[in-house]
Amino acid sequence: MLAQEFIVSCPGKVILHGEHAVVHGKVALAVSLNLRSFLRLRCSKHGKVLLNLPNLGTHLKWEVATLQTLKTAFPVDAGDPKSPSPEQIAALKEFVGVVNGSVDTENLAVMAFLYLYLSIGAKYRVLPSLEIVVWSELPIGAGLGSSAAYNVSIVAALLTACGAVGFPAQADAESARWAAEELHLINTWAFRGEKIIHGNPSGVDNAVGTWGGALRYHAGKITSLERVPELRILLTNTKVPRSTKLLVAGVRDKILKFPDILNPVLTSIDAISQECERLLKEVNRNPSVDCFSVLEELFDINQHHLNVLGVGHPSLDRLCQVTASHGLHSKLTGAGGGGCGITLLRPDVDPNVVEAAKQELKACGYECWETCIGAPGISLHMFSGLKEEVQKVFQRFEKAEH
Ligand SMILES: Nc1ncnc2c1ncn2[C@@H]1O[C@H](COP(=O)(O)OP(=O)(O)OP(=O)(O)O)[C@@H](O)[C@H]1O
Ligand SMILES: C[C@@](O)(CCO)CC(=O)[O-]
Ligand SMILES: [Mg+2]
Repeated sequence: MLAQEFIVSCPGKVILHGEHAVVHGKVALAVSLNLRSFLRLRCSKHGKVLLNLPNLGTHLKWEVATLQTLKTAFPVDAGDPKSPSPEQIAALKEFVGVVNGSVDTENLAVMAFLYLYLSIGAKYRVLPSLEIVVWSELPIGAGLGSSAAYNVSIVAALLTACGAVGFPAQADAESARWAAEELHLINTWAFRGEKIIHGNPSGVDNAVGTWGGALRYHAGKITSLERVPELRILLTNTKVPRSTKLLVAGVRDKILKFPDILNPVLTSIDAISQECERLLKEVNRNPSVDCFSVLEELFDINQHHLNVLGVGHPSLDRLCQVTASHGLHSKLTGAGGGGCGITLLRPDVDPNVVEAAKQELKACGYECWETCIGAPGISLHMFSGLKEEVQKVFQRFEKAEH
């Protein structure tokens, strides 16, 4: 029997090397973050679907019967489409009221949810009546994989509610994970949701959200990096908003315009990822090897390359300059154009240096925090298994809802 209520959580990610190049078939190295998105699903009998997205201030309610009017675009015998079709996107845009032009943050989130609800519903022949709340600790649209955490959470919850994946047996523990083949199914559907939000995603973000840990991602092939040596990272959010979809499209246009100039840059980024992977393996084998000077240089070179691809931003230049003035090395992470940057911290870095850099970054109006990497991927929790601060957040929504 399915639980009537459960919570899933999914980590955000940091790309060490390979963002953008990975969309064009190059290697990326990415790690999960200790910041997560949480989704609470409640099954109900009221014949409605409620979608509550407190990070966006969005509260929506539909009759299941109203959603069924979209069934021409989501026929039950459609097989297993790999991508949202142009007809489905057009039907969803019309349904949420997008006329022409670009789709805003809220409509992207709603379209991704409806796409997944209707496609998974068509595939498993059930459109359940339910209430969903998605709340994230991650900054939204800042390069830390919030869209992937959103899509992976929705998919895991819907597939569990439909019975397409099992209810993890050890669900009474603090958290539980699905079996490998179920995670594969979750990842496959989440990638389709990412296509609604990103246009042309590589799949690296949803892979990290699903599997967690540290991954090498290359043309859809996911390999675990096993242990990553003590990597300390300072994350800085410039708070400059940007859209991954537009940045990815901009890079594609630039490559089409200047193939001979930009393809070698992608090849060089690929070599950086591979060199970084080699160094991380070497440190794993022999922790006394000092690879940090080279890792720092790789950060610097890649940041220059990303600027050449056109995904830099003055706020990121400032971040790099400030940290460099303290002897630290940074690069953007994710799609760039603002959003977040990462700064590599050597294991022996003087804490006063880190503190001074943080203060100066904060004085620029940025937010920064030290992170732990390698958190577990998509997990299922019962309410009592959630950390207290997250329980409180859900309790607050509950009060606001009534
Ligand atoms: N908690 C959430 N609630 C509602 N919508 C969300 C949430 N998290 C992400 N989204 C959706 O994802 C979009 C942001 O995705 P986008 O890919 O642009 O940024 P990102 O995933 O944070 O960064 P990157 O892809 O560079 O890692 C938002 O516009 C919104 O539609
Ligand atoms: C910019 C990009 O490479 C990473 C976004 O986190 C896009 C993608 O891989 O889908
Ligand atoms: Mg994203």
